[in-house]
Amino acid sequence: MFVCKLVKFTMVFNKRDLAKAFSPNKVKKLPKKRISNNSIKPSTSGSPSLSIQTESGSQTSIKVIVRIRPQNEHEQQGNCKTVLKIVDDKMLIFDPKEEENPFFYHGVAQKGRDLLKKQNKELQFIFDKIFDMTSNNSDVFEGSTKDLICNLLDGYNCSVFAYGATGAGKTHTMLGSSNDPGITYRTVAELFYQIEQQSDQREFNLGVTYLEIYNENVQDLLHKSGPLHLRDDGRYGVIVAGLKIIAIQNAEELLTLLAKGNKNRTQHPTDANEESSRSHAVFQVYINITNKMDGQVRQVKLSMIDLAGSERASATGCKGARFKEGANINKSLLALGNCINKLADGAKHITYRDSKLTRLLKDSLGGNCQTVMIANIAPSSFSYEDTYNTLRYANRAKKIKTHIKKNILSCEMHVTAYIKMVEEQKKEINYLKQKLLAFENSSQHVLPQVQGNNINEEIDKAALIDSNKLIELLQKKRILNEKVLSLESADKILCCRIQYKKAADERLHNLTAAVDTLTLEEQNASGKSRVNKSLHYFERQRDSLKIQMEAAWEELCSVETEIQKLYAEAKLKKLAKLEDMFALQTSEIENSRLQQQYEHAKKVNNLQQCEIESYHSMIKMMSTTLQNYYNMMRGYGTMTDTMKEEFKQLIKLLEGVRNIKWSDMETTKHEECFYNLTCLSVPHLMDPLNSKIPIYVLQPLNDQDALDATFNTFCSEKEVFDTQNVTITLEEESTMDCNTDMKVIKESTEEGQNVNCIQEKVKKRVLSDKNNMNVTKTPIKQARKISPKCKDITICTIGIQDKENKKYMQKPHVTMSAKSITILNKLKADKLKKENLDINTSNRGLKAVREKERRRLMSTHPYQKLKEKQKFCPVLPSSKIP
Ligand SMILES: Nc1ncnc2c1ncn2[C@@H]1O[C@H](COP(=O)(O)OP(=O)(O)OP(=O)(O)O)[C@@H](O)[C@H]1O
Repeated sequence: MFVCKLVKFTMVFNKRDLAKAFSPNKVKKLPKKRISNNSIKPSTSGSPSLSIQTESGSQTSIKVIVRIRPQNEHEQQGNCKTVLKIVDDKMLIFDPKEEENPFFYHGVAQKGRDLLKKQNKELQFIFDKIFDMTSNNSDVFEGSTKDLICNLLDGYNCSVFAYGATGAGKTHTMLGSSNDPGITYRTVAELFYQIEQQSDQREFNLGVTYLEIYNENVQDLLHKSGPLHLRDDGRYGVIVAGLKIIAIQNAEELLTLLAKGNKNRTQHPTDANEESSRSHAVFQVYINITNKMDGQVRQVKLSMIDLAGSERASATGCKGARFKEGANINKSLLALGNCINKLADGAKHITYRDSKLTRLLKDSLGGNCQTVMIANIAPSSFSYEDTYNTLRYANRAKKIKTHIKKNILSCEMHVTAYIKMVEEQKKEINYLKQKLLAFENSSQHVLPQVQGNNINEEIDKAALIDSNKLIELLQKKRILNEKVLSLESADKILCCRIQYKKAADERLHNLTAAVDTLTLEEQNASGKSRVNKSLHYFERQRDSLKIQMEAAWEELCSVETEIQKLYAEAKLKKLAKLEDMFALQTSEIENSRLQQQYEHAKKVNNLQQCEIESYHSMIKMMSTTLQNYYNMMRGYGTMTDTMKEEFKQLIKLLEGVRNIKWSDMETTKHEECFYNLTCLSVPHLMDPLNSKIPIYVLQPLNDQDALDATFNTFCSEKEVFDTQNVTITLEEESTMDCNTDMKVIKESTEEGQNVNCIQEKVKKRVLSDKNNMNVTKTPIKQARKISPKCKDITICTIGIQDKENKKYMQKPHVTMSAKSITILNKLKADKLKKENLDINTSNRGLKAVREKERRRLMSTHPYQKLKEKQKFCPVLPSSKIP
């Protein structure tokens, strides 16, 4: 009973549903034409383009290929006629019109046709490629899947499937025989060939799976497993849960697995085919492609599907289990036919879930995949219906469009991946270096043979030893160069830090000295002692660097001497190759030097950026504090004109007004200093024998040191202590007050006082006054610009009377402001007190200055003005500076 029902059920599929799936109203019948061999031209209309677009996110059609198998024995014996006429490699005619034999009646050819004879369909089909009976698997591979490999390795998913009725030659096309391997074998072989070609730039990881759908059950053909389940995955599409991917290294492994899978595949003989495949087989190759240069990863999949053939129970003669198999095969093919029809019509909802086959082929048919369909057909009238259905099926499939895009996983790798990559590249670099060295050595071996006619063997051997030694020495030189430069860089960085620390120390000193309420302990706690500690630490570090540097420099010089000696000898022997090698090594050394220079400049720059940032925050805070003090003083009426002027100057500075810098001015000391700190002694290392050891002499940063340096430059010890010979003169435009002050000093020196002490203090004061320390190179105009109100005076050492010391007469000048002179005056007065001298004379000048200043202050004192107006309105500390 059950079998009967099943028969009925399956018959419905075979006859009606299959016919429905390819119903004539869905396939446009081509207008019948009288077609002859000559009249038919390959038509391009309606023919899908052969070239597959490879741009990411582009649309492409399924490539449809038709393969016609030769007639088998059974067909030949049955004397079946052919129902196919191949026009060219793209066009065929199904059921072509036969040549008419005219019907004669009473010796006259009749016009009407033979009504007893069935009319021919004469359907014209155009496909991407048609392979006739004479084609072998190699031809099919060349015309179908060979082009797919490039696209696959470019990052696109690809699939190829063979469709056709039972016995039409699907398995023959896909798997083939040992004499004529199928396209699966050929595609895989080509894939491995192309992988081999690209292995320099990319890394490939391959894995394969092989499964069959038998009676609507999915089974792993490479491992014994029960029925597997299909799952929908958001990222990978439909996946088979529990299907094992086997990693493979080469084509042989893959073919072994393929053979193993084929053995496990369900095959049974039927009337139509002695080795009929009773299941759909899906062979998939997964490839992970990693670009060695940028680490980009692509994950692609190649699917090769050998479908079971649609069958008519009458043709196959299947009963029982075979019949049930046939019914399931037809059911899944029917679902496939429906999907193809809907996809070709552009329907939105595609019924992939109707069968496991369509679920698995979802990607190949309507997803992100480049697909090739091979429609296998038999030529004889015996398979008339099957061939007709297959051709219509294939014709519909041409219309299916798939959206393809490259499967690029991610360019962003985990940091460990980068580390691994760098390590691998390092290894490769080392390997290549060794290879290069070996090559260079071997070229030296070859050298004696080339010049064997001219130089005797002993000389050759000596030359070879020399060249090896020279290479060794050059490598040593390179290492020493790197060491010297890294020591120099460390030393210069320390110098930078010392300078910044000293500047900080000076700032602290000025500030804590100004706060007279601070005790010595408090001053120390304020950071001064910490700064000093750091300075000592830096100095100790510099000392140790200097020792290392001296040792390295000495070694470098001895290596350089040896190199030059050997190179001169090689030149004499005219060893051209040796010279080339020398040039190569030297350029490498130069490269590494420049690299180090670049790294050092970056470090110094970073350090300077940090310092600038800290200055910014300092200035910001100081301005706030200063603003509060300004408001308070103004409110209490204690603000003097000079202070106001100073505030204005400060605001100008904050506004970004800069001093004029003349184009012909030389770079300032600070710029020079920074330049020296930023640059390493790269040029020195080119010729270390004639260069100084690159130990940096730290330039004095603060004014105290600068003045000391200046004084020490132009004053001999004798001059410093020979107070009789030191005079201080005024420049022509100096103010009256300053003139008086200077006269006092002059007088006191003339009186034979020891001004050494005063001179020292002058030095200190002058340099704490930042505007005034200018060597004679600075134009006077500029000095005025900086300090417009202060008329500068110049201290010159032109008063040296001793004739023997006349050489010291033309010494550079040091200019200082009137304010400095005022303080100098005060210092002088203190000194005089100590020496128990009559200070009345000197105080007279001092008093005059003070009195004048007091009067000026009183006249401009805001409190004074307020008194006049009888009005007082204190300004709140929070208000802004006007
Ligand atoms: N192009 C061809 N040249 C020579 N022989 C062929 C060709 N195609 C098919 N054959 C032969 O025809 C027979 C049936 O072919 P094959 O098994 O490949 O059919 P099939 O479509 O896979 O059938 P099924 O769906 O039942 O598995 C085989 O013996 C095969 O060797």
